[in-house]
Amino acid sequence: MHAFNLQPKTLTLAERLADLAVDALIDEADLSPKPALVDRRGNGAHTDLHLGLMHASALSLWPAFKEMAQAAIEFGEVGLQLREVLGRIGREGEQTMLVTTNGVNTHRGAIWALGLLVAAAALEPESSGASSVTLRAARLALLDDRYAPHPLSHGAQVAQRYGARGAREEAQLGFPSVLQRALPQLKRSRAAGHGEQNARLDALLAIMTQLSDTCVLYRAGEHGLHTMQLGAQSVLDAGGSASLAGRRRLHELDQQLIALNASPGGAADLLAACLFIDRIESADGINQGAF
Ligand SMILES: CC(C)(COP(=O)(O)OP(=O)(O)OC[C@H]1O[C@@H](n2cnc3c(N)ncnc32)[C@H](O[C@H]2O[C@H](COP(=O)(O)OP(=O)(O)OP(=O)(O)O)[C@@H](O)[C@H]2O)[C@@H]1O)[C@@H](O)C(=O)NCCC(=O)NCCS
Ligand SMILES: Nc1ncnc2[nH]cnc12
Repeated sequence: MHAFNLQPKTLTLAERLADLAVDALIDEADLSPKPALVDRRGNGAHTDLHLGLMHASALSLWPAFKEMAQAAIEFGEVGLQLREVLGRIGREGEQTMLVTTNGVNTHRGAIWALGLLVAAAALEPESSGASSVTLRAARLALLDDRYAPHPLSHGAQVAQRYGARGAREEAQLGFPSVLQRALPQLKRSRAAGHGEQNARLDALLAIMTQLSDTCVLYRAGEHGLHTMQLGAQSVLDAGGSASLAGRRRLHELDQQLIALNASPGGAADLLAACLFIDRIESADGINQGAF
């Protein structure tokens, strides 16, 4: 009999998916230099956020992601009952996040996007391709949670003011920013030998070129949104974040967005969603426990 059991613990599917979701959030937070966002260099356009808080917030969400995956495994199919259980767990996760951060909204959009994707991946682990997982997540997002409160959130306010589509619609449409922009850009930049960090920055920029980011709209209006979209496109046109010209444009964009107080928090959440999907897609299948 040994005092310590040195055998590696076999994780359940729900635990592995929760690990991957938290890893994606931490990788997103650490990625630097991100325009106007919290990263290893500093707080971007934020006065109430810092990297340690982003990490603490990400870690606090592990039980919620595990519970969402577990619920999906137990229900076994997309349906209103599962949707409403996910809504309850998501709202409880938001409360845990707020307790951890002392009331600062670090990851509301990420709980939504990753929560749906974790559940979608858990529903059919043998079908973990990006388009299958995002389609199942979209089917969940399209169901109307009868218990969802309808607060006048920042997203709801800019929807009223600008007619903007936000986090809900992004999920209901099957995460087009991830499927059509971030993942292809991530793969292109990797294939061009740009290095993993630059490839991830390019994926974030690809999201920013077209996203109607309700954080940016709320903080900096349509001018802020256009500055974000055009600036991100100009970095990619200049050769992306691995090129010297692209880096210069990225630095300018960072300065411009900070001056406008425009933080692309929605784009950051979708980068985390992209990294999560990239991991489950590239593993040898979720069931094999290859990650
Ligand atoms: C359906 C919900 C997503 C609610 O959506 P709604 O638009 O009504 O709510 P918001 O509170 O505005 O949250 C949406 C968050 O989503 C991110 N986001 C923004 N634009 C997009 C987009 N186009 N596509 C995808 N995601 C997007 C964004 O999150 C990030 O920004 C947060 C900081 O934002 P904000 O609160 O505006 O904070 P600041 O400007 O910094 O505030 P001040 O300093 O000025 O005070 C940050 O947390 C990032 O995460 C938006 O904030 C959904 O949340 C919902 O219904 N949840 C209930 C639970 C549930 O049903 N879950 C289902 C299972 S998972
Ligand atoms: N890195 C980051 N900085 C600011 N807001 C965020 N929301 C999600 N990730 C973020």
